[in-house]
Amino acid sequence: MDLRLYDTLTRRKRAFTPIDPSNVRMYVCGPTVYDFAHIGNARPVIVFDVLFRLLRHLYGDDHVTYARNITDVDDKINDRAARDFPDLPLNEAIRKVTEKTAAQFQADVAALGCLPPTHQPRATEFVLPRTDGKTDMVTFIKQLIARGHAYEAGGEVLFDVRSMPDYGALSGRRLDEQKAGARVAVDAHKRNPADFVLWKLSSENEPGWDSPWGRGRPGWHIECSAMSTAYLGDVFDIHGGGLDLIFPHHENEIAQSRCAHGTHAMANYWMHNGFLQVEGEKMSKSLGNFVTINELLTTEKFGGRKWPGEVLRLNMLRTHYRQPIDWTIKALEESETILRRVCGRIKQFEYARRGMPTKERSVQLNLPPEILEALVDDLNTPLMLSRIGELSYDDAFDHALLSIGIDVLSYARWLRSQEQYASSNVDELVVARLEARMRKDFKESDRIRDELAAMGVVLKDGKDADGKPVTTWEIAR
Ligand SMILES: Nc1ncnc2c1ncn2[C@@H]1O[C@H](COP(=O)(O)OP(=O)(O)OP(=O)(O)O)[C@@H](O)[C@H]1O
Ligand SMILES: [Zn+2]
Repeated sequence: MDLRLYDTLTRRKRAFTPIDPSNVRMYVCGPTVYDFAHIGNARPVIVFDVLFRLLRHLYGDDHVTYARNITDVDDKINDRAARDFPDLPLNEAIRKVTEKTAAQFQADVAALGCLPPTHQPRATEFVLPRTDGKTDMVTFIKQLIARGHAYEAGGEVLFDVRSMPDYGALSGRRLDEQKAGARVAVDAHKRNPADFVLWKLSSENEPGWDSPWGRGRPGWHIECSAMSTAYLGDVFDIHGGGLDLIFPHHENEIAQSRCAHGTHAMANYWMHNGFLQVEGEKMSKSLGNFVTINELLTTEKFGGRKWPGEVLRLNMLRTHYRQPIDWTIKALEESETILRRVCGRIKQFEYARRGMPTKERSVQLNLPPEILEALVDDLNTPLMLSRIGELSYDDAFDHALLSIGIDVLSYARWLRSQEQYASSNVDELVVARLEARMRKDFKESDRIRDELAAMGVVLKDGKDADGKPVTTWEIAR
């Protein structure tokens, strides 16, 4: 089945042909690690995890390389380090901030059911030439200067946008339309107002590395060009990120990589997810309208309760990745109901399978064509979900959901967590409720029933052969 992806650069949906099907290569811009990631930041992580899983399904698990960087050099990090650890030397303070934040990010996105990428390089490890010879930023910048695409001025090394005739193709901004002083600050030392920083000098209390241009630090865009080259080569298949990265970040990555390598492309498909919004506005740290992934998972800040990672993930995938999503409590509640209903059915089928002869049980279950068809059409997850809803309660339905190999909706994780509470907590609560009923404490027995209902557990009261009351339970469908 042919994969088709919307490409921002050519502005159309195109059939996907990898450069090398035995090694399909994808790069996605990762987090700047100075603070908790908000749920808007989780959108590209989830969307490109779906694509990673799909590519692994289509080309084989060992034939996809996915690199996502960690930006651990940035002025926001320096400010945070100075604020949070004023008594430590700056380098140590920076290390504390970035290590803690990066670990938190990994834990948060794992709870959202995302696989770790193949490589997660940290920018600070790619500033200076490396012993393993992988591409680094200083060598990259030297190459740009040598090829006549960059120059040193005013304590900076700048990329010369005029040296690239088709600069601006991704965002559709032509250089002659970019008025000086409009959005780009005009610095006297720049040949063109749109020239951007590759390297800048650091003061004593800023992090810095010794380079041919003095002790300084890299600009943001250069790190992605260097690290994508290091792991994926000069030209690779897919490059992704959120819409806000198209300009200037991705535009400038393209300029750097193509000019350093002398190629016609940096990546063959450019994919961008739409914004996650709150009341029609982009969720963003600067606007202060954000809720972190961690708050949703572990606190009652949003809607007065915690939300399982699988519910957050499903909620994200109910909207097509290029459309805006409004993040609301109501949508999360609906997503939880959908997840419960579907997983209740898978669970029943799983129990039935346990009773099957081993031979039948081990039959490889494939993703049904109607599900795969939706996914390969530019990751149409809403269509996939509506098709899952339409499948009748028969083997086809169960096969669809048991295709854990791809597990776009993180069912496997959800079911595992359900199994865990099923074996311990639920049985205890059921017994406690029965005891409360026996002593006619109906207030308590109702309370426990409601608690179980909130966990998606439905009770059935009956009598055993001797006429004694018994309660059985199942996961709500
Ligand atoms: N509201 C959002 N919806 C979807 N994607 C987003 C949103 N906000 C950020 N992203 C994406 O998250 C990734 C990390 O971005 P970045 O680290 O620049 O975020 P940020 O600086 O924290 O954003 P902001 O300051 O605007 O909140 C990028 O791919 C970016 O496009
Ligand atoms: Zn990037």
